[in-house]
Amino acid sequence: MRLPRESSIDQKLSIWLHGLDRAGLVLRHSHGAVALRAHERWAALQSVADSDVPTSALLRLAGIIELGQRGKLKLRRAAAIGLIRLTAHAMPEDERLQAAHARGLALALPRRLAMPHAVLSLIPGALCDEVVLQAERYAADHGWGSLHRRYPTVDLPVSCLGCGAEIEALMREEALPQFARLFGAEYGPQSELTFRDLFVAKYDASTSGAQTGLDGHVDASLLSMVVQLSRDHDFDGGGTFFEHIPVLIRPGQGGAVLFLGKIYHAALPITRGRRYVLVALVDRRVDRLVAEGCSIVQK
Ligand SMILES: O=C(O)CCC(=O)C(=O)O
Ligand SMILES: [Fe+2]
Repeated sequence: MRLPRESSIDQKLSIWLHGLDRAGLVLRHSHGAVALRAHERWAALQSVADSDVPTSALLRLAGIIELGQRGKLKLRRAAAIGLIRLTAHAMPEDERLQAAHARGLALALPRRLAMPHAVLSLIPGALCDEVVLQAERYAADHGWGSLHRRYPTVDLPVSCLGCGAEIEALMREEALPQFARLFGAEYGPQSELTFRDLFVAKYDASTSGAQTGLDGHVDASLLSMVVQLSRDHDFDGGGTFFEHIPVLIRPGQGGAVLFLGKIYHAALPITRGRRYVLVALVDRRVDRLVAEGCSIVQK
C-alpha cells in the first residue's frame, strides 16, 4: 500500500501515531480500511522527516507526551519516538519542545535501559546516620548550598564532610560496580566511570517554605543514583518517581535507585519530617575529558 501523495503532514502524523488515520484519509487495501503494519507507519513518519517539519507538528507530539499518565502509554511512546526522530538533525530552541523531548526519552528507550533498578543496603545504616549528622553540623556553620543545576536541590557536596572521603571510597567500591553490572554493555566497564557530582540533598516538610520535592527532570549525567540516607519512619511521602513506568521507589535507609541520567524522574514531595538522600551523578571518563576540552587521540 502506498500513501496518497497529497496526504498532509498532519495526516501522516496521524498514521504514525494511530495506525489508522483520524484526519479523514481513507487507507484501503483491496479488502477495505485496515490497521497499518509497522513498516507502513514508519514510512509515514519517515516521509514527515524528509519534509520541512513545521513546529505545529512537533508541538502536537509534545502535547501527547505532556499528557503523562493521563495519556495512553502506546500513544505517548509513539509520540516520543516521533519527536526524537523528527528532531534528530536539529534540536529546536523552543523550551517546551526540549522539555518534551527530554521527557520522551524514557518512553522511547528500550525497556532494559529505561528501567530504574533498586539496590538494597548499599550503605550501612549507621554510616547513613553519620552523613546526615555531619551534613547538618556543617550546614549549621556554613549553611546549605545548592549545586547550580536547572532543577536545584538544597544540598552539600560530600567533600565538605569529615566522612566525605570514606563515602566517596565506599561509593567507588559499591556503586560503580552496580552501574557497570547493569549498564556496562552500553556505558563501559567500571574503570571508565567517574563521579561528576556526589552530594547530600535535603527535603524538609517541617520548615515552612523549605523544599519538599523536586519536579520532573533529567540529570546532566550519563548515570544517576539516589541513596536514601534517612530512616523510613523519619518522613512520609517522598521517593523517586518514574512516570513512564510508572513506579515510585523508596528503597529504605541505605538502599538506592540507579537509572540512566536521561530518564525523566522526580522526587515526590514529602508531607512530614525530613528526607535526606545521597545523589551520585556519574559520567564516563572519556566523555568528561572531551567536555573539559581535551582532544582524544586514538592510537
Ligand atoms: O530525591 C530524589 O529522589 C531525586 C533527586 C534527583 O533527582 C536529583 O537530585 O537530581
Ligand atoms: Fe535527578
